[in-house]
Order: sequence, then structure tokens, then C-alpha cells
Amino acid sequence: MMERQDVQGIFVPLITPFSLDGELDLASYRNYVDNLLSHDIQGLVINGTTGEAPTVRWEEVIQLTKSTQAFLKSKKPSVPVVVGTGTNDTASSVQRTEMAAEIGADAVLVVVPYYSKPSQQGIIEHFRRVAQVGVPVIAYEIPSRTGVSLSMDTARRILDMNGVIGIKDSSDRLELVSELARSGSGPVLCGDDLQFHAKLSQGASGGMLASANVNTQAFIDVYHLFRSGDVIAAQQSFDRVTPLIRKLFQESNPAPLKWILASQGLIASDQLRLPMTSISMELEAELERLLPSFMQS
Ligand SMILES: O=C(O)C1=N[C@H](C(=O)O)C[C@H](O)C1
Repeated sequence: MMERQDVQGIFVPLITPFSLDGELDLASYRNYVDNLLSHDIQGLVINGTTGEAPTVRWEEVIQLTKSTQAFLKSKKPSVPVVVGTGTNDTASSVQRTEMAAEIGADAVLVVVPYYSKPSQQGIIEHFRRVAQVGVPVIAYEIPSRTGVSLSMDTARRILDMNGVIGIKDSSDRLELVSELARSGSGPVLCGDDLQFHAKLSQGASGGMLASANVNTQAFIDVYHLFRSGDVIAAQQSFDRVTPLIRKLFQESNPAPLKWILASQGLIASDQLRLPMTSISMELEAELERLLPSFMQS
């Protein structure tokens, strides 16, 4: 199981490949994960936003997790598997976390409960109940999707809980990272791709970045350059991947990402489950033109 000191470096939130009839495409999945494992990544994340958590059934999450674990065992057993178990219902989040524990997840990613707009007290209680299950929890702050933000005090109280090993911060606030780093709480992974370098500068311990599915090595290089103290070289390397990041988030993640992975032949199709749809023809034309430059950066 993961510990606090493991929450650093580059974590890759995985897509969930579907065949044209909308079913799980495990052959594509293995091919795509195999390619990622040629890089020195710190962890794989199943059933995050990038994995289309809202439309992937829990039985499928279990299937993906078992398949990933079996694959990692033969290829790279040291890479931890983080499973998204958070929903907007505390009881079902606890139940999913218990099931993730049963199948040997190394940690769980638990999103701030969305849609209901709970109070800060309700959010704290939600995390307390999930953390009590006993699998290490990475809390996932993404206010643009959940509709509610963690206050600084709530973030600190969640990080202080036994069983919580870190926060993934996909907000656009730099203060959350800087304040938590300053007060010795943490670790915090950046989950807002465009702010990766800025958040490293504020004390983030790494990133959980959808963009790291494409040009993975570039993100690993940014991280290592920064850690080695070469902040300028890290910034320059990061500047080279920002055009890619902008395009990946020009339409809702993971549609552009799936299109790129399908164009690279890593997955058979860019199929998504409704209400998510494939990218527009305009973006497709832009990506076709830009893809070669993205792969060199
Ligand atoms: O799936 C994730 O984890 C991520 N989701 C964010 C989003 O889609 O808004 C972006 C981040 O790169 C990782």
C-alpha cells in the first residue's frame, strides 16, 4: 500500500478504452498501458475523470484494476495502482473503497463529493468515513467539476486524518499548494495540467496529469529538472508542452486525449460513452496538424 512519501512524481490517470459498441476494450487497454510502462512513472490511476468515472460501471472498474494488477505483476510490480472510489454519496464511496481494499488497491482517489454542494463539515465527515476503511486515501479537489471548494482549513483537516496520504489539487488556486506546503501539511499533487510548473514552484510533490498520457517523458523530465534545482530548464521544458496541454483541454477531457491515443494506434478507437462525445472536426484538423510537434517537445 502507498504511504505519504510515495505521493510524488508523475502519476498517470488512465483512459478507459471502449470498442465501437461501447464495451470495455481490454486489448487496447493492455497495449496502451504497456506503452506507458516504458516510462519511469510513479503510479497509475484507474477510474479518475480521465477514465470517465461517471459512466464506467463499478464491475468494470474491478475488471480494469485486476487486469492492470496482473499486467504490472509481470512487467513492473513496483508501480502502484490508485483506484477512483469517490462518489457524491458517502455510503457508496465507503463501500467502493472497501471493495478496492479487497482487490488490493494501493490507494484510492476520492473526489470531493460533487453536485450536492455539501458543507465543509459534511465534506470532512465524508473523508473521515472513507479514510476509516484503511486503504490510503488521496483526496481529489476539482471545484470546476464538483461545484464546491475545499477551504484551507478543511484541506488541512483532511490531510491530518489517519489514512489520508495526500491531496490531488485540480483547482486553479496556487494558494492551496503554497499554504499546505508552508504549514508542512501535504503532499499535494498538481491535477491542473497547465499549472504543473507553477505548482511545483509552490511546493507540489508531483502531478497527476492527463497530459502525461501523451509525451509522458516530457512531464517526467520537467519533474526531475525541477527537483534537481534546475528551475529554469524545468520551465523551458514545460513551456514546450503547454501547446499540447491547451489542445487537450480545449474540449472536455478525455475526448481530445482519446483521439490522440487512437491516432497513435495505442487504442483502437476514440469512442466515449454518452453524454461525452468525440471531438469536433475543427479540433481534429488542428490536432492532425500539431501532433508531430507535440511528440517532439
Ligand atoms: O482524471 C484525472 O485524474 C484528471 N482529470 C482532470 C480533468 O479532467 O479535469 C485533469 C487532470 O489532468 C487529471
